[in-house]
Amino acid sequence: MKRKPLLLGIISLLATATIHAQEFRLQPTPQNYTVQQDDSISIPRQYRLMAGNSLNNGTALPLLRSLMPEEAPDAAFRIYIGTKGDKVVSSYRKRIPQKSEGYFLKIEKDRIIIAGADERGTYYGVQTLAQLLTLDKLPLAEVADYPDVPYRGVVEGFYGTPWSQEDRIRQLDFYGRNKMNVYLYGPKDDPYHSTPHWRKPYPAQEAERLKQLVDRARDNNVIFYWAIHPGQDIRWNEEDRELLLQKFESMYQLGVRGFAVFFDDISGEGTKADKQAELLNYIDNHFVQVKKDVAPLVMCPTEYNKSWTKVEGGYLTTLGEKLNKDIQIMWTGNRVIATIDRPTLDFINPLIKRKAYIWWNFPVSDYVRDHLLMGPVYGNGLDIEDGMSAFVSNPMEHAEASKISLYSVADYTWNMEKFDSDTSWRHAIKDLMPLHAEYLETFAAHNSDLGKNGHGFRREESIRLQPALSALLKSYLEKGEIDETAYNQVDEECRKIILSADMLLASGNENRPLIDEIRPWLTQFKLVGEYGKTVLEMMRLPQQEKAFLPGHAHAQALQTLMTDNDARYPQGVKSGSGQLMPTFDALFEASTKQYNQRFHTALNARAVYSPYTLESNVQQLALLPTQQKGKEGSIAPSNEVILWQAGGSLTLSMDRPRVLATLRIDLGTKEEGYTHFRLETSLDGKTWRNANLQSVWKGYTMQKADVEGQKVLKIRLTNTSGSEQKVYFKAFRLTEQE
Ligand SMILES: CC1=[NH+][C@H]2[C@@H](O1)O[C@H](CO)[C@@H](O)[C@@H]2O
Repeated sequence: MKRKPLLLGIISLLATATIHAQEFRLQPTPQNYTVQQDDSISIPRQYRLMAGNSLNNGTALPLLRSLMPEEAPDAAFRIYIGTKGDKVVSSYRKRIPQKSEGYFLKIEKDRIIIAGADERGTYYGVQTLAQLLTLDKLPLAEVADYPDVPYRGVVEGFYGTPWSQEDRIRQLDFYGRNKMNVYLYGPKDDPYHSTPHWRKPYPAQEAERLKQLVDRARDNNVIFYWAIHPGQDIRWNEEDRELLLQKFESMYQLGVRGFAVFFDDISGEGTKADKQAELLNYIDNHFVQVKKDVAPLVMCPTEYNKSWTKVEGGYLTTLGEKLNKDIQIMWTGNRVIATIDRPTLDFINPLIKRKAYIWWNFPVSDYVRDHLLMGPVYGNGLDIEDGMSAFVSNPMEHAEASKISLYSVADYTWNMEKFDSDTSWRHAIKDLMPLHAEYLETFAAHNSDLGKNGHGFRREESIRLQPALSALLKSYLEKGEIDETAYNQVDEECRKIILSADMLLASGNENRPLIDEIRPWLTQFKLVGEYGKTVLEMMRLPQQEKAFLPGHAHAQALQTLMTDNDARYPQGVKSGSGQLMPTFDALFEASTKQYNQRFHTALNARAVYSPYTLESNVQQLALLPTQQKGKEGSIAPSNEVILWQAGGSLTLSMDRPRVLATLRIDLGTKEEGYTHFRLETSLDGKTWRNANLQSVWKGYTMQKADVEGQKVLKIRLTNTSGSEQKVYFKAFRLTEQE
């Protein structure tokens, strides 16, 4: 019957609207928000606008008009909008929070009032109204709101593929909606941001694209900071100083009104604090202060975290004493990757003599590129808003996927004490894919931990399923029994995993950019679900000589499929690595061992296997994971400057003697840098023989060792220079002979 689909359509619309109304929350959580429960008004079709002059060339009015298009001078319903001091909102002056970017919003029967402490505050009031307008009726609400942290947003400061133009446009709109007011452009792999071309202006096409971003940032009331990363090859002379200022001037001509200088991850001359301070003060005095319409200068220090700081060395105190007071100093916390708490700030603020500008290295994944970090934002103090001048997040190279965390960073930095990590995480997911939220939540819940990594930073994963996973494993390993309740929970979750992967892969245009980013992980996630189901079936069959075999073979096939990743992701693709895979692998091994004992067979009982083990007394190398793909083996690279102490060494051990074909090492240093190191191999771990290193090709920092055809059990690299060496750890890769 024709009418049925229409009826169904209306019902589903009403259902969605009802769910929306029930689940509705303002984002970020307002400081004060009251609603008259028993009353609301229909959204007016027409309205008469009474606007303060201060808004004439701002972005609050264009946004308001885009929300409520029908302006009519004789309309009964009125909207009063202005900034403190505008006559049009003078009678509400006392209701406006006396805080930067604060606003007062009130919805009455016949009018709406939006009064900001400043232009951006008024704009935020309109953003809040925009959210209320998504309800089918406008509540009679009153909002008095302001941000806890002055500067809130994102630093695109990661290694790897920089975000695309479309990524950045979507990001800037997202910041506007979520009341983030800062975007720092500083992608490490942009050659015009960093060495070698930081001195050169952008080519015309890139310049035009940056100008578009600057304009889009303005539309969203976001301060666009352009950062420069000159430290690796800067010379402390007038020529380089002028070239840097000319570059800033060229960016100013594109409309940039915020500037930053990053001195992170460099070594050599550029790391000197007094030289850095002299340059930054010069830029402040001769550029920032002269222009008058430029935000305070931001700098990232070389010693940007506590684990790399020797206070007595004086680097930070030199900056604290010498840098002009309005220059902001960034800080990542007690380690490169760390959550921020009161002790963190009590350490750094006195040294730099100002409130730290937090650079939070989450959800950045450039050191664990095989993982997605889709979990909740948690672990930062909820009582530290007064201890920082800013809190900006360094995200993943996957722009859309990063929005789960960024939504919560916006929530956390706007209203810290009311921040609830789990609620915010669930709403972030709904915001990203409202129609597929339950599937995206299943995916995100099991793709949050980083796996073993050089920074030792870990996250919770599969939280709700953990009790069932450990109960199932414990009863099976200790008593050879199946805990039926746990078994059924895990089985049901595997079904949901497979379903979620398929529903997201087939989700069409709801958020195609997101699905394009995470597709390899969705494919992997489905394999994890199938592997789990297969292993669960195996658990019931280790006493059945025939029936066990197909499951075992299928599980091995799935293991192979999970390691043969997409060639575009040479670092691999990991999913469910925190809880699901370790449990499924352990159950695979246990059931296969049971079978082998019962039937005196030798089925392969090893699920995952890495033949390589890394040991090192160099702190920044000790936790690096090793990888094996076929005949290739490697130690994961690091992006940082490694402080390699005299006599420090790194040893890669094999499970058994293996014949090498090639070994390549890249410490990011030229020829003479390698003279400080000795490379050795050993067949028994007792007697060692030198392996010479030579350049792979002229001028490149990669070296190859003459180990072809050598059977080795261990490879060792030692700093024999007698003093600390600062190098990078860009590559340590071997291949075995067929
Ligand atoms: C301040 C800082 N600089 C580096 C460092 O933190 O680690 C981040 C995570 O690897 C990396 O993305 C960033 O470029």
